[in-house]
Amino acid sequence: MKKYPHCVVLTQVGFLWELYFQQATKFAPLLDIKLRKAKKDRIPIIGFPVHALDKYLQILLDEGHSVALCAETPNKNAEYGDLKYVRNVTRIITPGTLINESFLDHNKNNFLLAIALDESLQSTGLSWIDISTGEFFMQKSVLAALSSDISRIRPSEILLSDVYSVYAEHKIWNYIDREEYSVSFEPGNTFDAKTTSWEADLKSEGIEFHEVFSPIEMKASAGLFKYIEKNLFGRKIRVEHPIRVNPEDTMIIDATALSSLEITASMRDNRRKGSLLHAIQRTKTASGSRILNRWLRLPSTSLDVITIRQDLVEYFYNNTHLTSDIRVFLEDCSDAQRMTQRLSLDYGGIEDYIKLKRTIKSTNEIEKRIREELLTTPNNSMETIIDRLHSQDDLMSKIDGAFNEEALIKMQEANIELNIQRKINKNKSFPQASPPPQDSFFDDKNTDNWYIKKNYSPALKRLHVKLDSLYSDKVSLIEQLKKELNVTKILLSHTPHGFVGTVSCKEENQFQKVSSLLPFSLSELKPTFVKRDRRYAMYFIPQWNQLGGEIEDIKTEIRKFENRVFADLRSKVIQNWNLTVQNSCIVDELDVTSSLAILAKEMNFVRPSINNGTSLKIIGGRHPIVETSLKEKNIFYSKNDCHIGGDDKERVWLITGPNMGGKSTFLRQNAVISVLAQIGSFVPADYAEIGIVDQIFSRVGASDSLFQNQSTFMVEMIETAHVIMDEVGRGTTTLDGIAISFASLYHLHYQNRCRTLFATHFHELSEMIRDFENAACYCTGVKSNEDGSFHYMHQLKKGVNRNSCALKVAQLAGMPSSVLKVAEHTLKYLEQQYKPTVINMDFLKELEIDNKNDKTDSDETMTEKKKANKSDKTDNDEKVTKKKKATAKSQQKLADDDLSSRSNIKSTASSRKKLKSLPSSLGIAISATI
Ligand SMILES: Nc1ncnc2c1ncn2[C@@H]1O[C@H](COP(=O)(O)OP(=O)(O)OP(=O)(O)O)[C@@H](O)[C@H]1O
Repeated sequence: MKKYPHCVVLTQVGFLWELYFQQATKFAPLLDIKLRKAKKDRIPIIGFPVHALDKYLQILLDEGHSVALCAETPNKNAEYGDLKYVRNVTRIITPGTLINESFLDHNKNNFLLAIALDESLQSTGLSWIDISTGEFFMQKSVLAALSSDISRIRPSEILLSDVYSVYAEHKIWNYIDREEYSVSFEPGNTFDAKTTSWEADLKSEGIEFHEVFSPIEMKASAGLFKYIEKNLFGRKIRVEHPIRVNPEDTMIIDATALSSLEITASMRDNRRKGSLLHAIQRTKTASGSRILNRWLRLPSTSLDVITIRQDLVEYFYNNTHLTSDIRVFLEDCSDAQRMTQRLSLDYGGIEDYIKLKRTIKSTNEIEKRIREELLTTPNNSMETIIDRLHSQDDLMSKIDGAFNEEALIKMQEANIELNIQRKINKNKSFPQASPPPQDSFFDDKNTDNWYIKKNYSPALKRLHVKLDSLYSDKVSLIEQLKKELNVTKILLSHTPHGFVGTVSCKEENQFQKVSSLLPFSLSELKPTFVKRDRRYAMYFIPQWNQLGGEIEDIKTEIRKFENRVFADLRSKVIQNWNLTVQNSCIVDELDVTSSLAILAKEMNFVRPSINNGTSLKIIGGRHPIVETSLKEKNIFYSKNDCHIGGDDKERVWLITGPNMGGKSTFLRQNAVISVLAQIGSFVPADYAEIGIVDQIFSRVGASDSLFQNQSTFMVEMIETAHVIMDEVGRGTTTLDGIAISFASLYHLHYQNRCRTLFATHFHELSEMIRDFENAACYCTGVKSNEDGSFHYMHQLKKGVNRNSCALKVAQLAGMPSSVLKVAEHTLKYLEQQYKPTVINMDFLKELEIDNKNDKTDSDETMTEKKKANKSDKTDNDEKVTKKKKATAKSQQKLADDDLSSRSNIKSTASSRKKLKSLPSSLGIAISATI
């Protein structure tokens, strides 16, 4: 505990894990374990069974603790009088260093992220890894983008140099939410290591680097690997070739947009249900789900990548028989990457080997079936991906030749039995005495569970023949003893007391007779009758002592043999690591694309046309989450068109309409359609043409949840009606709100020049932006029914809607009628007072905003970025550095431009293309205000 002061130390003592001293006292309530005191010295102790380790680990990790495991191992060099076991800390477990723990979520990556900071350039180096799979990434970014970078990676643990741990005022803490993320520290100098272990390992395997990583990225990776090495106590993890995440190649969705678009978690409760991921996921494999999750966080901006994925989706979409066959094969594919990592770290078992074998077999079936289809329906993209599969038949037949699958089934059945037994025992209020030995327990052939096939080799076969013959001798001995002792049943077994015979006696005199016939009885278990069902006694029997010893010797031989086969297969799996990872990535891609084809069929999606232009044309668009939730209630979804960007087209849409009118849904649906299109999916629309979007910034009401069918305002009104009067009409006063909204629109239009959808209740803005070229106003509305009720018109039409219908929504939400009456009255009065102002934009001249200058400035950044873009990735260091500087500069500028700190309406976007009327502007900005 002194050596690992930052850890909770768990010590293994036989079948228990224990905590001592102040840690026992401190954690007893959290772990809900009764504190006891050691008999001799009254030391506080708590403990739990070894099999319950994962349950308690999860509790400790969730509370942000690191755990040091002090495991018990046999003392191999023990001589007479020495301790039989030794205990050493063998691993430190933290949230980011999980390997085989049962609570590891299979649908998500478990990333450990190290961050290095260059104070002078304000740049960051990010290096992150999922130890359970070996996937490894690097990125260079800027400090201002750190919180967005972190939320896209969504690490389970963040690692920093310990210089920041004592420096609470450091600006890095503005970007890291310590409430949300578990943060650990490594000594600062480990980040400065000249060489990193991953580099050396990959080079030693002859893996070449195609990327040149910047010093700041290398620093982060040095800290990362030192930390892993330290926590795993030298165990070697397998690492993939690091992938550089280049902001240029992926759509940037900032932290708030990620959350407000509910990409992977709903805003209401931060859970998967209600998110886009939940609505579209049809994957069959755990690794496929992880890939889909990653694609959604980092949609591609490469036309080639998107087109290939779309081709695959379309192929599966058109060839339905093929798709259903592939989905059946996918069911037999297991998480090969996590399995191989477990096996290479020696945490795996027979189950992993057998699943790996089945995965290879299914991969072969998938390849065969697709090749068959390609003969009649050729397709380049599908052929290219299938050609990338490598044969692993050699590994498959090695595993097949060695492992006995029946042993696995037997093991699984025994585990189920054990768990049932544990549950029964847990529910018993008093601990029960162990029952008398059962027949089946001593049925040796059934009890033995050999993992390696008996005919694996002649040597192993000989050992098993010998064992079988000894078992026959045992049967004869039992028969002989039964006759001699005149009993119907005698069990010969190997217990902690040694080799013993157990006799069940029905009568006292029979027991006396047996006792006199046998040489001597066990001192501890003196043969006595235990009333009712406990009528048995144990004895030493010399013949059995001899035979039992011989049986144990042969069993030990077989076990040693099996261990050698395991070690041999393990090294084979390690040698095959790269092929397994490559094949598994291809299978994952087939899983995701076939699942997207199924989705497209189910939800009537179409293939969007993607290009490098700046137009976003969506005809008959829908929001997949809202549509699904409405369908469950048999409510019809009103489709909407959106056409912004491109030459001579409207670029800013100002959308007004009543509360609950569908403004936010419309904004989000267009962003979601762009995201879906750029992961390669079909989209919920009748037709879609999408100029690649490089960034999405979105601000939609805070506690809104689309799935719950409640609009921003509705949520606020419900809070008002039932709970608190907090933040209603949040943000600011009307005039402040209008000023900030206008400034934002002005900035978006003249500076960012990105495609913008802007929803607002400040209809005054429609007059104020009249002079903006390429800006247009659209609105949703309500229609009153004859009986005084009303219904929403969710379909957008051109124009401005000045009626927010807020009072109707408040009524629906259950606001007391007395309050509503006063509100209605007040509203009428205010409307009479209100005089629309004609705003002359000349007042802005006083500010001397020079759009031309801004334009040149922004163009300059972009020109630099474009220049940097040209630099070949493998080119010399100078070019790479320039590119990075340009990226950093443009990102910094974006961050500076972000109006987020000043209002609830903000938006910005970067640029990519050289169009005259829309200089390099690309991206969707979505804003909403109330
Ligand atoms: N196109 C549509 N078709 C059918 N129903 C829709 C459509 N758009 C939105 N809705 C329904 O209306 C509800 C409210 O939509 P939304 O939150 O987008 O309104 P809003 O105009 O942004 O409201 P507020 O101004 O109060 O924030 C949604 O939860 C959904 O049930």
